[in-house]
Amino acid sequence: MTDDGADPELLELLRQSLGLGSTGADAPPETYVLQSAKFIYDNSVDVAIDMYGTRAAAECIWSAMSQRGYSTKTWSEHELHPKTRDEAAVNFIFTMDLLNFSFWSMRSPEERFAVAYRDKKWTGYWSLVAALQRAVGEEIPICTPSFWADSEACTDQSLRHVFRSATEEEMPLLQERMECLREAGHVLEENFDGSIINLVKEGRGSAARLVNLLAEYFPCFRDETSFEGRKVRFLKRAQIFIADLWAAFEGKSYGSFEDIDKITMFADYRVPQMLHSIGCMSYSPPLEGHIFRERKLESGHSWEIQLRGCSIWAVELIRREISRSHPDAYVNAILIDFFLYDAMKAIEAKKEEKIPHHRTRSIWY
Ligand SMILES: Nc1nc2c(c(CN[C@H]3C=C[C@H](O)[C@@H]3O)cn2[C@@H]2O[C@H](COP(=O)(O)O)[C@@H](O)[C@H]2O)c(=O)[nH]1
Repeated sequence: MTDDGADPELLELLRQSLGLGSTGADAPPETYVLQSAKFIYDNSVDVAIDMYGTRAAAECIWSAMSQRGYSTKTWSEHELHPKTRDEAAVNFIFTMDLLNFSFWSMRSPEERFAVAYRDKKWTGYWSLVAALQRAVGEEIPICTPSFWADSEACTDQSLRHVFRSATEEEMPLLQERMECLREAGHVLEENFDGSIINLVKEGRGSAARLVNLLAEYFPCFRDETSFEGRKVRFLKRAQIFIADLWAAFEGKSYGSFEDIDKITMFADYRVPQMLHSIGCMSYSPPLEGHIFRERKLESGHSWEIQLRGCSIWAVELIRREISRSHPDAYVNAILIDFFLYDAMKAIEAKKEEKIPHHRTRSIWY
């Protein structure tokens, strides 16, 4: 969708028929995620963005980010994130974002799925990172595509060991995670000589091109659906993969992307919760009731699509507001998103959540 909502395929056809030529193989392409978000926002009736709340939040966020010195460096400061800037880090980040979805649990904090690593029990997103770090420490080739594609070596049993829990609850969607690994292993073997580095290089320094490559070649990254009769794209894990590379490598080497600012907020279940808590988004009474009662929300439901699309658009409005009120500021949707996610996790740790996050079970986020 372009800003006016035109369909990209139609636009390309028009360009060619008018002899305007296509956008050209070398021009950085569009992912159409932001256009999708605008279309969803324009057609949402159960989720609204509060302009005053967004303006106020922008000022608070910018002020807090400035005081904290929030930057790409913050990414590597996390205890479990890779500290090296080499191919092993690229492989780790790809594996992590291949599986970076759906950690929430209906169990109590004590009973929910957790990974024991470095004398701590890790939950949520960090349970995944801890499981991968633990496997690397046990010299299991968990970040190696040829292992994923080797049905003899990469058995269900071996993967259950990697993702073993410190509680009675097993990792959510464990079977789907195994399928994602095996699918990715075969796709990489068949199209990129089994190399994640080759895949990244195919992006030729464009974030959008690499996002589109992931969506094109890997069904498990193809996070898109239809809303009000139109195709809409979120591409959350494809985008966060690029963002994690950019942050981990501080914009250099494998993290260097000329169009990194085309990456949007990552439509997950944490940041919408934060956007509502800080007054940027509000919900219709039926949707708000559904969320407060912690009812499941089916993947692809209109409410779910509105939550995801409006979250992306709300972060875009926050970004624009910061740029307007602080012209010298360098900020993009990635840093705002990372900041909001970390802030939400801090609130959760203090058990001060104002509203639950929505409960959708899917491999998309
Ligand atoms: N939008 C957005 N979604 C994010 C993250 C991250 C972690 N990113 C790290 C990298 C840099 C940052 O500083 C973070 O430290 C995970 N998620 C998503 O949240 C959900 C997990 O939630 P919970 O179960 O509570 O841990 C799940 O859908 C997961 O995919 C983020 O940053 N942004």
